[in-house]
Amino acid sequence: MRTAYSVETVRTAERELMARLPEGALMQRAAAGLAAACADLLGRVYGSRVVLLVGSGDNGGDALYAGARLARRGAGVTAVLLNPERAHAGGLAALRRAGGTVAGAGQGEGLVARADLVVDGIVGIGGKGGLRPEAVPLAVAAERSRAAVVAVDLPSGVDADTGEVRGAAVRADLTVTFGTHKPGLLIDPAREYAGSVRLVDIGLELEAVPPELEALQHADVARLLPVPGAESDKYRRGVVGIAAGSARYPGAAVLAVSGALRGGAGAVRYVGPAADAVIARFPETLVSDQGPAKAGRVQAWVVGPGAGEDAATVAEVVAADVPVLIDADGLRLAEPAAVRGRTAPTLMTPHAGEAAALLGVSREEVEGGRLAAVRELAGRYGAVVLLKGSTTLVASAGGQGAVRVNATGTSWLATAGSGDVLSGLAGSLLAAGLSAVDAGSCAAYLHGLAGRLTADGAPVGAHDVAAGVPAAWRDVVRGG
Ligand SMILES: NC(=O)C1=CN([C@@H]2O[C@H](COP(=O)(O)OP(=O)(O)OC[C@H]3O[C@@H](n4cnc5c(N)ncnc54)[C@H](OP(=O)(O)O)[C@@H]3O)[C@@H](O)[C@H]2O)[C@@H](O)CC1
Ligand SMILES: Nc1ncnc2c1ncn2[C@@H]1O[C@H](COP(=O)(O)OP(=O)(O)O)[C@@H](O)[C@H]1O
Ligand SMILES: [K+]
Repeated sequence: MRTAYSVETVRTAERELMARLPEGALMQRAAAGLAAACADLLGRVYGSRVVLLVGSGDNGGDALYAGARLARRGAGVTAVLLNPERAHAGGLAALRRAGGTVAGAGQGEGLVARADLVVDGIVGIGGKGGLRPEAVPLAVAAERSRAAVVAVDLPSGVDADTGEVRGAAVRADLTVTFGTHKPGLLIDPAREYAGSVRLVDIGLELEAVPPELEALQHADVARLLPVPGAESDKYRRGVVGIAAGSARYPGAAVLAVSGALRGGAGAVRYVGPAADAVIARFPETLVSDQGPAKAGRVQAWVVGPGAGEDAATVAEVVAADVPVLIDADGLRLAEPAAVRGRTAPTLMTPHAGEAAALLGVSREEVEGGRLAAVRELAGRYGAVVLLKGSTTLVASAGGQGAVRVNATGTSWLATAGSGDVLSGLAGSLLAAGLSAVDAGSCAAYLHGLAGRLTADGAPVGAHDVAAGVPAAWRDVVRGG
């Protein structure tokens, strides 16, 4: 499991560790890891042109000490100081001793344009608000330059705790982060600014503290996925009910069933007006001409994909005493009080637009502040909420505790109907006995990986993603 901790938690752990170590030791650990990462990226350090963008805090100190290490290995290192009086004094002295030079912010853009490597030490976890105006031209120049850009701890200008980006921020190829991932490094839009992320262990002890974010890895998902035992039969494996589709959107039913058939349940039961289309594509589906309450026993329901205006079916499913996944039209049609009143687990799976409608805010607001939005929805509905999009987040019922973040996806998944596949897949895992948080986060993991493996750099349709789930599952259980 990969974890990310809030700035407040990092600061506390940092204070405890610093009290036990000689002064400056932590910064030296950070700078050593940063310099090693820069050297790896450069390939040849000797003779390379390195420009350090140095703000007024310890983030700039890290950059200066790392710059000194690179200068000792023969790089030509210039520090651009945004605030010369307040630049880290020890770091500046070390850089000068190693033969590095110093320039004012006015020369920064030209230097950046000619650099091989730019090290962004403008601001780290001490940052407040977006990048300040004096730093913006440097961020723009770094983006235009052919130089590789390495961010120190975080890309300057992004919010460490939320992943929000207000205005300009540095776009890095690599972020070297210290002690632990910060939430912003795993959540879009900030994640996109971070490039790839390298974690440097500086000895922070965080195991006893609850993280802000958790990201499942292959081994975690492999442990959670259901495997039929010798005595299993289709009913013991779990039956998932799909109440989806309408005369107008029969395809949503077919796609939700296609996901459900690959999710580990022993049988898929379908209720709704698209039975003919479902059977034509998937003859193994158990179809019923009754409503959900009379369709036969299931261990979990999925309701909503392509449901149109069928509020009665949504209400019937919401009233069921088994785990229920509510998606798409179902999110709009479900009575909030009925959802809050449920005692069996509920998993809601909105995309940003649907989440915005439920919260009464704009889509941009949800996309800009995903973590707050998913927690708020989970709190309001007392349900597990999976917020889809470029980074998928899963919050526990009530919105407290660690939020799961999924990073396996690819933007090729932004294709009509891929959300329907996800809802079937997650519903099937619910029916197989996973908790709503595990079902949602494992489904997002498999769905993202299936999208990545199937697309492999080319466009795919939602049905391709469903067909790719078994390969993703095998990849996960075989350890990648
Ligand atoms: N945690 C750890 O264990 C370790 C942490 N380490 C390192 O320390 C870093 C944290 O250092 P930090 O606390 O000095 O804060 P930092 O990020 O440099 O920023 C504060 C300065 O930036 C300024 N500033 C603020 N907002 C700004 C903006 N939007 N745009 C521009 N400037 C802005 C602000 O100015 P002021 O508000 O005072 O005018 C202040 O001077 C951390 O990220 C890591 O790199 C490692 O060395 C070792 C282990
Ligand atoms: N840019 C992206 N990067 C990664 N995954 C994405 C991206 N855009 C969408 N997805 C994923 O694709 C799926 C789209 O679901 P949804 O928006 O409900 O589409 P639809 O309603 O057409 O089925 C979700 O699983 C979502 O997380
Ligand atoms: K930085």
